[in-house]
Amino acid sequence: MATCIWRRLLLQPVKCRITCQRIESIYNRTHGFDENEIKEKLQHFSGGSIDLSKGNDGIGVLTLNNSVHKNALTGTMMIELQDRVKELEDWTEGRGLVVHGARNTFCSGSDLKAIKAMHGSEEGLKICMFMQNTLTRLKRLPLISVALVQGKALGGGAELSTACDFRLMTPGSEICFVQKHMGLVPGWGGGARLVQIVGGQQSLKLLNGALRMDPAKALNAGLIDDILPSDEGKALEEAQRWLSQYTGAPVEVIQGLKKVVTAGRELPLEDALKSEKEIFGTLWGGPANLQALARGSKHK
Ligand SMILES: CCCC(=O)SCCNC(=O)CCNC(=O)[C@H](O)C(C)(C)COP(=O)(O)OP(=O)(O)OC[C@H]1O[C@@H](n2cnc3c(N)ncnc32)[C@H](O)[C@@H]1OP(=O)(O)O
Repeated sequence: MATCIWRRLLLQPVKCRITCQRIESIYNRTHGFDENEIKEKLQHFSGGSIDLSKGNDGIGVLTLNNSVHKNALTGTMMIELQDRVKELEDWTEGRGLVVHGARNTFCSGSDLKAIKAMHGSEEGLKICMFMQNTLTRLKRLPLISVALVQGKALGGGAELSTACDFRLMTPGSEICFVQKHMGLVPGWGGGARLVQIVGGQQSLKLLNGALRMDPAKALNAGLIDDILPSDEGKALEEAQRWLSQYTGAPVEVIQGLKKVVTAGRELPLEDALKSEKEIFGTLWGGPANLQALARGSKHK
């Protein structure tokens, strides 16, 4: 009985988060995690930017911009990434998002300068918590996200790609979890997400072998969803076109569908079912539903 009450209490915030779109972080002060303290440290590792453009069509483009360092994530970029994700959480018109890197490459992971400077200190663990918070919120956004991998996605860059709903690669690109070569394991939640995407067996191969996944291998392993024809210039346009097959419906329907999937991904079955019912209730008899009924559409 007591276990049951605890279970309900523990699950309540997660369910509410998914249904009501109120996003909470995995780690907070109750876990001894002081976000402001780590942000202050991250400020010392500056450079690059994370840019967001939000289209009138409800499709956003998030660009990692640190091309001189192959779009490595500096401390200030980590902070900006969190700010942009918060902005996207508040974007009521958002249906889709393409995450990509500037200048034909995705992301070479964490800034090695920062890793070296914080080597051996507790700060590495705090960055891990900060990035898990941000990437979990990215994955839970009530819109359909796709990582466009051009060039390399290495280490933390490969982990970032798993925080999107879909992954696309262009010819000549590569995804590689190089963490083992750094004497590490994934720390930004990429290990757990990888298992959800490709399963345990494939994850062991990808992580323990630090396999270099070219587009064909990645598609075969189920790591990515498609290979785009262009490697430069046109790839972003192609990714947006690819995404449009999953974003073409009234915004409340697209967001509702994503929330149903997030609940299914994250909650035990009974709680996911209850969450689905609540989301269904927000659409039943709503404008999109009434218009569809008035059209009398057939699904031949
Ligand atoms: C939990 C987080 C785990 C992590 O993310 S650990 C980091 C994992 N990533 C890495 O180890 C990437 C190391 N870099 C590389 O392997 C290569 O630079 C890479 C990405 C294959 C590109 O090779 P090339 O095309 O030959 O270019 P390059 O080596 O001359 O690099 C151009 C400039 O970019 C720099 N760079 C690349 N990756 C970086 C990084 N992660 N942090 C900081 N700087 C980085 C590189 O040092 C070089 O700068 P510079 O021209 O020498 O000043």
